[in-house]
Formats: sequence, structure tokens, C-alpha cells
Amino acid sequence: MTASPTMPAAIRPVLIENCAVVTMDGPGVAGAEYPDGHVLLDGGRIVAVGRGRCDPALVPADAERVDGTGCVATPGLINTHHHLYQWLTRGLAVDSTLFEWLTTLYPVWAGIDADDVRTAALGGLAHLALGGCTTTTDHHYVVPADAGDVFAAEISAAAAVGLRFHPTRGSMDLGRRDGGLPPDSVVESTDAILAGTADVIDRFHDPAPDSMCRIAVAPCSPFSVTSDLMRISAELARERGVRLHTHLAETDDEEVFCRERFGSTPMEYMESVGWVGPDVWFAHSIHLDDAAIAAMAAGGMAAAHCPVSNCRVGAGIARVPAMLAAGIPVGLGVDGSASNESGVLWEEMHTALLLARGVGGPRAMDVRTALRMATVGGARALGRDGEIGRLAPGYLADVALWRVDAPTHTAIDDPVAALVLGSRPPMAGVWVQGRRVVDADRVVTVDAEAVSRDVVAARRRLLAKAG
Ligand SMILES: Nc1nc2[nH]c(O)nc2c(=O)[nH]1
Repeated sequence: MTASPTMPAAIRPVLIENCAVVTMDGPGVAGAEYPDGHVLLDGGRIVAVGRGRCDPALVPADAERVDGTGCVATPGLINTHHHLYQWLTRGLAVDSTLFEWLTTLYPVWAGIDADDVRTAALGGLAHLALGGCTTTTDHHYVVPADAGDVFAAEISAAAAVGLRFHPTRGSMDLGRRDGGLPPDSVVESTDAILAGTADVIDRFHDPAPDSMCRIAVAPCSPFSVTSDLMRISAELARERGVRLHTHLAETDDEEVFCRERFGSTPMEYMESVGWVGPDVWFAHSIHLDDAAIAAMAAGGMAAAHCPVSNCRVGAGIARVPAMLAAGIPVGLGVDGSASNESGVLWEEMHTALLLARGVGGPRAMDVRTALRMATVGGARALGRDGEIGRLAPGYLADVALWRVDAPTHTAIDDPVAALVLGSRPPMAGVWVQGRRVVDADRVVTVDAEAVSRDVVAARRRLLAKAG
């Protein structure tokens, strides 16, 4: 690891007080909750959490005091699936199936370069922060030969915005001529992918417990990747001690593809290429029968549930209550911005609950389970339970402070019900590793207006290039 982004050395301690606190700190659904509590952050970690006022002996003299009156503090939300580069191509192919949408967009994405990737990442990450997200993945799988250093570009963007980052080295090596979905012009050779993946791990993966940047290996999907690449990627990830990620069971079209090409379901196929274990998390995981859910649970694989994107492309509704009942770790993901123009993780929590209840009735999912997926579930999917996703002493200082005292929320007594069932609350503050990223609905680390202007210009250039 030669170039991990680091946080500024000296960050003042922060005491958030007079707010409701939802810790998610127990093995159960929510853990301890305090209607009027405090959270003390120092040295990048949570030092104290509790009821009422913080013990004055614990509060450093130079601590910044944040009055959280009218707010609820939760662990920062964790986004387990994204394609940040798609921030430049939102609003295209809006009434298409996933395969139609992909085949429309692949040629546009083929023109992307490292500057575009940085610009898109700045836009998408700042937007995530505004929705209470403190850790995000990115699945970047379009890597044109002449694009420049796209992974350095997005990692520098995450360091600038200040989010904890889990970029995944995505890839495609199964072009149309070999029976895959993407055009041959956007796929890489298997050898280039493996060399490029090892290089990204060497340069950027930081396994430290307070890591701001961890890499995972992420060949794109069964219909865009050869079986050799799937298999060797798993071997490489395990040799290097990094996690594995891919799209799985997103659409009926994928199921047909797997049955025709491999003679198996998507899950059986992944098992056949070695993708079994608690180091694997699958995006979408919609079309899973009972056998596939049992296999996932037995193998320890996690799911990134992306309800808004799944509805946007009409892919289906994942069987989340069944997955949770089977013991599968389920996190939430916004998915790429071109299949979820909104890109706000709070919405995934809200939509996950509504969809689960729409299918399974009012007791199919409770509000604390929805928040738990967005926090603890995400931490488990990324292999970071024990580090992030809970408000407890020793955990990393990643906190979201939601304002629930506006007229939109005041009549709702339970702060978790207000947060999950109500409209999206304003963001009083977001801290990552103890550093303030959002203050009163404003990102304080980057100039969001300049970023928006750059996004518009980069999008225009990219679309013009595609003709
Ligand atoms: N929602 C998405 N599904 C995908 N499958 C695949 O191969 N690429 C994508 C993608 O970008 N979004």
C-alpha cells in the first residue's frame, strides 16, 4: 500500500449532545436507544455514548460542542453498491429493461476518462454525504485502455469529500463476439484485468482497522465476464486478503443467460466458480429461489439490496425478509446513478421497508430492521462489523445527525419511525472519522456548486463523444 488517502492529522474532539441517540450497538435489532443522549468523538473514534449529559471528566477542554436538540444521531449509513461514474449519464434509457439500458449506455461509458471519473465521483459522493452516508463502495467496471488512472481519480475524490471508501476493481472480458452482452470495444483482456486489479490492490488497499480505503475485486456480472476471470478473480482476492463483489440474480434475462450458457441458475454458477464464503457480497440478489437463499446463508455471502434501482429498471423485488430470516447479511445500496437518478441512501432504507411490506404485509419489516440494514448490515457486507455501523465506544467516529424537529417530523414520537417512515429529514451533521463532512445540509469539504458545474460540462463532453 503506497498511497492511501489520509485524514488531516489534528481534528478537534466533538461532543454531540441533547439529541436522541440510536446506537444499533447490540446483537438484536436496534441496541440501546436514548431519547436524550450524547456521543463523544475523539481521535477518529467514538469515546462515549449514553443517556443524558456526558461525564465532564471525559470531555477534552478543546472539544467542539454540537447542540443536537431536535435531532436523532445514528451510525453513518453504509452504501454497499454504487457505480459513481454513472453520475454523468443519469436520465438516459429511462423506460428500458436492464439489458436494453446497458446496451444503450455501454457505448457512452466507453468514452470515459480519469478526469470524468473524478468529477462524477465528487458529485455522487457529495450527494451521498448529504443523505447521511459515511462509507460507500464503488463498482467501477469500465476501464478504457486510454482512460488514465481511473482508480486514483475516484480515490482522490473520496479523500476530498471525506467519505470512507471501498472502491472495487470492476472488469468485463466477455464481449459480444464471445457471447457476452457488452460490445467488444468496452471489454478488457483477462490478463490486463488481472494485472490492473493486482496493481490497484498494491497501490491503494489499506487493511488497517481505521482504514479510509479498502479495495475489493469485482468482475462485473455473469453476462459480461468469462468463467475464467470469475474463477481467477476469486483466487486473486483470497491470495491478497481482499473481498469479492459482483452483480447477481438481478433480472430474468440474466437467469435465462445463465441457464443457456452454464446450464445452471446464477447462484449455482457462482458456486461453481468458487464464489462461496463470507468474503463475497452480491449486488441485487433478486431472483433467488429457496435453494439459492439457503446456499447464500450456508456460504456466508452477503447481499447489497438496491430497491430503488431495482424498481427503476423493473427488475423485480428482492426477497429481503426471507434472506434476513435465513441469516444472510443484507446491506443497502443506491446502485449506479444511471439506474437510480436519486442516489440517496436514506431512500433505500425507506423504500426497502415499503416494498417489504407491500409484498409481505405490515409486519414483514419493522423500522429498526430497515435502519439496521443501512448500518450494521452494510458493515457486515463490507467485512467491517466491529469498526463501523454502530455507535459504541471504540467504533470509528462515523455519525449522522438527522433533524427531526421540522413540522414534517415533529408529530412522530418514535425517532426511528420518524426517520424511516417520514420524508427525508434535513441533515444537521455528518462526521467521518470524527471529521465534519456535512453541516446543516451543506457539504463543507468540497465546493458543491463548482462540482455541479464540472459535472454538467463533463456530461456534455461525454455525450458528444458518443455522438
Ligand atoms: N443495475 C446495474 N446492473 C448491472 N449489471 C451490469 O453488468 N452492470 C450493471 C449496472 O451498471 N447497473
